[in-house]
Amino acid sequence: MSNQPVVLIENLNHYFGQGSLKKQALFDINLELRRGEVVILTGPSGCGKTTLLTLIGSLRSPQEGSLKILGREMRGAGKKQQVEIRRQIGYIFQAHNLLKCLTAEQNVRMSMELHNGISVREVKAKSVAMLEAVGLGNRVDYYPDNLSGGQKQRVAIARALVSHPKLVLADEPTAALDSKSGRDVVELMQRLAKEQGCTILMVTHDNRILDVADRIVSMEDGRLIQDTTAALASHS
Ligand SMILES: Nc1ncnc2c1ncn2[C@@H]1O[C@H](COP(=O)(O)OP(=O)(O)OP(=O)(O)O)[C@@H](O)[C@H]1O
Repeated sequence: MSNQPVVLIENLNHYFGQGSLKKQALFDINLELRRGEVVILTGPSGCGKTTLLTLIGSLRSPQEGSLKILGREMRGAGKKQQVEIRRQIGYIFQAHNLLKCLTAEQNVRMSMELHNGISVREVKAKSVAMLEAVGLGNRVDYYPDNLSGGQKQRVAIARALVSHPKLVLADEPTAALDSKSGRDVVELMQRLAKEQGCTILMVTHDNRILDVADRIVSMEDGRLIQDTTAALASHS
């Protein structure tokens, strides 16, 4: 069970539009993500990275081929199964998507209230502990407007990781940050992922952070063109 890949994609194709407007966005994707790996997905604008990320995140339905998340086939899965899988995934997006009317702690707590069986007090304690882990123990009661870009992104990381997901998907998590804050944010993600044993798949154009990855997967025109372990990449 523990050797089962977190994500297993086989011969995946994806199309947008219909009839004469139908356009293929992904071509024969094969990809396996293993437990605890930090994988960076890179490639030029429009090559299909976000499409692939949203398919893996169960935010759209696979049309052709096979996509298994945590051992479960998502092609043909119903809404209920999609929602169940989404609960096991942490999402971090470029625009952090914090709710302005909630404090840092409430934003983090919100993601956990979807899960049953824990008391409010427990949920609150976990949120505060997670904010401490991302270095925001002294900003727990701050509203997003009073936090810097890097701090907001760290709240988003705390929110994504607080329920210990097995998989974290991040779309350009450093895009809105200066290089120092961007670096801090990805190093933090990498450290927490290693501590929690979760897999991270991160889309980025930011060449300065490629070294945090265990593997770099490159896409072009809807196809995976390269899959390199970071150790090999640094020698090439
Ligand atoms: N909802 C949609 N309807 C039609 N075409 C789409 C849709 N979403 C994406 N596409 C097309 O699919 C292709 C892949 O887009 P995608 O957003 O996955 O690329 P990307 O690599 O994430 O780009 P970027 O780095 O600019 O975000 C593009 O040609 C895009 O125009």
